[in-house]
Amino acid sequence: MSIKEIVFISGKGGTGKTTMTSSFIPRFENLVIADCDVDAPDLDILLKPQILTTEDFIATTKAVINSDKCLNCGKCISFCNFNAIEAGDKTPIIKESHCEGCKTCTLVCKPNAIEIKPYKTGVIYKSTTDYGSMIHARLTPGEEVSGRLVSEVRKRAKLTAENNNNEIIIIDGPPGIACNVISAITGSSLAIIVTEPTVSGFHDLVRVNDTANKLRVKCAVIINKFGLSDRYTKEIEDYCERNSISILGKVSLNKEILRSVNKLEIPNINNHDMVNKIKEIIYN
Ligand SMILES: Nc1ncnc2c1ncn2[C@@H]1O[C@H](COP(=O)(O)OP(=O)(O)OP(=O)(O)O)[C@@H](O)[C@H]1O
Ligand code: SF4
Repeated sequence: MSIKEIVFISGKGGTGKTTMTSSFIPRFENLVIADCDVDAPDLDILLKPQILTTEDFIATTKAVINSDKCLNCGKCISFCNFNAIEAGDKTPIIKESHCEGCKTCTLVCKPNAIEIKPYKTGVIYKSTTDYGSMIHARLTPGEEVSGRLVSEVRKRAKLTAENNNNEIIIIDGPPGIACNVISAITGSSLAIIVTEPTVSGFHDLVRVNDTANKLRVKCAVIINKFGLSDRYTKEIEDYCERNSISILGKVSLNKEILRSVNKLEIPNINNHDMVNKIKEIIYN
């Protein structure tokens, strides 16, 4: 049987995507968990994983100046198209956030004082939890290549599932509709859009569903924080009906959920019907 990947996304941040993801994890068996919200991962706060391995994620290269060889002639400064090198007392200084690793500076440096070296942009963890193996990662603050890190997390989650004969991968996706979301949902069995009945919740539901449609990924919706607005609940319901999107269920805005999350515990949401609907979708 092929491995099914279920990814939770939201478009808008703060709709309760991670809270919902966590509440479904204990309802499935034989699973691997992947946290693809690598810019701001917080599923680990609720799952309390025990880290087994930590690995640097190298996605780019940067210039490094060898001070023993550098003559401080300044040629590299004027040739850098990205303004990534500025004058310094003993050698020029590479501004890592600007350097694209293009190698131009290495070509103009007579004493070969510049080397292009691999640069760490994040960390990937393999962990164990009460519910199964977990692959998670953390992007170095300020780095912009989270799509590749997301792909790496998914690749490793799939490999883990294949090695352990796991049937399901539950993915906490990133918010937004940028490349990291595309990396998180491409080729998945089902994208569950966790929305909320607000103007921005509805707006982003449409945007993220459009993105998933372009990638031919099937979507279903959970209306979280139900009770916030009748008007936007109706807008979401009408939109889902028009676009043949299954609404798995509604979860009310309630203090019990907030209390559990504040105690760093997975909230106990009555989502058994939703689980049955998910299984129906992914296995048919
Ligand atoms: N149904 C609910 N009732 C009350 N509070 C809720 C509910 N769902 C989520 N919350 C609270 O809303 C906040 C945001 O939830 P959560 O972190 O799951 O959102 P998110 O969509 O994953 O955010 P991000 O975009 O940052 O990843 C949390 O404090 C959570 O406890
Ligand atoms: S071109 Fe080479 S020698 Fe000249 S300043 Fe740059 S690194 Fe130093």
